[in-house]
Amino acid sequence: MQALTLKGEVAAYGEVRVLGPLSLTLAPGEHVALVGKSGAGKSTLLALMYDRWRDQGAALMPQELGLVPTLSVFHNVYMGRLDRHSWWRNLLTLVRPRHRDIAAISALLETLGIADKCWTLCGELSGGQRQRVAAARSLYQAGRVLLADEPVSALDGPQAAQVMEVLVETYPASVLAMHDLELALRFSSRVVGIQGGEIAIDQPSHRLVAADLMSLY
Ligand SMILES: Nc1ncnc2c1ncn2[C@@H]1O[C@H](COP(=O)(O)OP(=O)(O)OP(=O)(O)O)[C@@H](O)[C@H]1O
Repeated sequence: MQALTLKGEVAAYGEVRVLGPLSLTLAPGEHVALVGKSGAGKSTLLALMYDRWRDQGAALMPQELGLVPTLSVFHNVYMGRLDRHSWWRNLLTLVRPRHRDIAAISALLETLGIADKCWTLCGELSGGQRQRVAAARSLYQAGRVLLADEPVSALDGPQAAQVMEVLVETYPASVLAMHDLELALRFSSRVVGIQGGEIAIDQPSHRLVAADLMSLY
């Protein structure tokens, strides 16, 4: 993977600028934790990254997850690769999924601890289960860099750590917006702290402890 860059980028809602100007380079193999208080601009920055990097293999796991409640877990995860198949194959999968796809998706669900939910409708899942389905869809998409907005916020401690581990081990690079600072430091190689729409901290994770990030809040 080549480095991905943002240069002098700004983002505004109407007339109000909420981000930037901001420059940032994501090197191959880097796993960035994006931290900062609510409203600092993390989601806006992730959306900007996705807009600029989607053609270079970026996958987005948004805060609101974007699952279809009336479709099964299997079909929601399958959607991670919709654009790689022909329309007729996608249509056929809706009615009669292929064994190979079922096996691949079941294996992913297994690593995330929800294998038993493969054929449950997403609308019938708990918040934490839905979040793991969205994680499975991002993993199935298998992009070059994962951009995720609070990917484990609905999970308890051990589950959150398990999902974080799978995400950063599977994706070659990532930028994950996180509120849990201990988890952020544990599963990242670099921390970018956002304050008032600007980068206030940019450090390797091993040089930081959670207390160093409190100035952002
Ligand atoms: N659709 C919108 N219209 C207008 N302003 C918005 C919109 N979305 C976000 N903002 C503003 O942009 C700023 C940055 O919001 P953003 O959602 O990026 O913050 P965040 O750091 O992701 O917050 P959180 O941790 O609560 O998700 C905030 O001041 C917010 O009020």
